Amino acid sequence: MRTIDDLDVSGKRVFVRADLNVPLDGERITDDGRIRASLPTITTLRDRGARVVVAAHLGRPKGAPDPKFSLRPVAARLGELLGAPVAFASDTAGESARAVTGALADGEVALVENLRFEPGETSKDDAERAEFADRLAGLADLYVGDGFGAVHRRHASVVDLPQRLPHAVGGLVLAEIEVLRKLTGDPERPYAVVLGGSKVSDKLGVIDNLLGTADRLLIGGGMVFTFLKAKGYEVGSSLLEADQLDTVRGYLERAEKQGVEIVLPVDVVAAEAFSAEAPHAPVAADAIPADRMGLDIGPKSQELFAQKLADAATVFWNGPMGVFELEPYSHGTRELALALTQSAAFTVVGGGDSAAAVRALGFEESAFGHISTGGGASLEYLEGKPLPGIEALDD
Ligand SMILES: Nc1ncnc2c1ncn2[C@@H]1O[C@H](COP(=O)(O)OP(=O)(O)OP(=O)(O)O)[C@@H](O)[C@H]1O
Ligand SMILES: O=C(O)[C@H](O)COP(=O)(O)O
Repeated sequence: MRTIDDLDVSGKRVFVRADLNVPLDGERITDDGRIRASLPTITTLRDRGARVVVAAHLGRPKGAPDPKFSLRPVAARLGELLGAPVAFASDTAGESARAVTGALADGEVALVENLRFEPGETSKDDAERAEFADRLAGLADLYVGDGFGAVHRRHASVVDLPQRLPHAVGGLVLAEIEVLRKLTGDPERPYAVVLGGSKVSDKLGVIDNLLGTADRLLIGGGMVFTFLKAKGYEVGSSLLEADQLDTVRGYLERAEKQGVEIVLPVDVVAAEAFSAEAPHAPVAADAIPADRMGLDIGPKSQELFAQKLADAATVFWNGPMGVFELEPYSHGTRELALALTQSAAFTVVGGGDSAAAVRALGFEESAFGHISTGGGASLEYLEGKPLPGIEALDD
């Protein structure tokens, strides 16, 4: 793969596909980790006289502009961190984007609006993606793939655009792969993987492969309830992927046959509603009341998980153990992070919210082996799957 060093960028418009999918509270960025992680590539390009056109997605808007998911606050934060103005285009590849990117001088930076405001970005239809990629290609002369958190997505800006422009891999993607490579092949054992979060349907599939590599799988967060239901327990109004129950039963059987330990919570914090103020209490995992939803792993599970991680030599963790953004449901995630900082294992935390949680709960980044910007992307890398956004950069 070509790197930025192999490109002659001076005076050229360079399209940087970054992952700036940061958590927001209204217009306030609650964690800017992914913006910071994108700075080295942007700075290198600026220093070398490039006109930098940054593009990224935010959240999951439905292929049309939605002010809730505007990247405008990200442009402001990026400018602060760079110490230089960042011009913001109010569309992604339309009139504003053409004007703003066309007006860039050498060393200047622009950010275009959320890629997912255009239906072509995430379309499964090749022609629709191609049409959008053609318009994006009109904004730049060169392409740099640096959005590690999105390299597992077969999206127009990730896969189709680099086919249209001379391209290179960015430093963030290279750095992430270098660390994650240590977890593929033959990681030091016992190797434990902790899965949580809310993108359950996205991430259940990775378990198939993890059963062949990990010694222990700890399940927390929104993942839990599909497992509990598959074991025959009721889960109230908790997050559930009802159409995945058979798949999960299959995982439980295979895990037993293959000697992989699947560790499920023995208790969960069950609340009357998705709110910090709602009445809530720990209940046994097999006794979740019908009118309650599980929003965190309970105190006994926190102890159990810490115990199961104590002797691990390698740990990969993706997905918060609970709705950590609300204090009453943050304890599971905090205790898990604490257990990792106290273990002698090589620890990797991956994912936008997982990394944000660790920082929000006051842990030092240096207490972990590596904090990756990619959640789903890291998991798919660990599965050994070819990642579309990396293949697209490989000539
Ligand atoms: N029991 C639960 N019910 C509902 N949501 C939950 C539960 N537990 C955790 N979550 C939510 O999961 C979200 C994070 O999940 P997600 O899978 O996106 O993780 P991530 O680390 O951001 O990974 P990625 O980078 O792949 O997005 C958090 O916003 C948290 O509130
Ligand atoms: O948060 C992430 O994992 C990446 O930004 C990818 O987002 P997505 O899961 O919405 O594609």
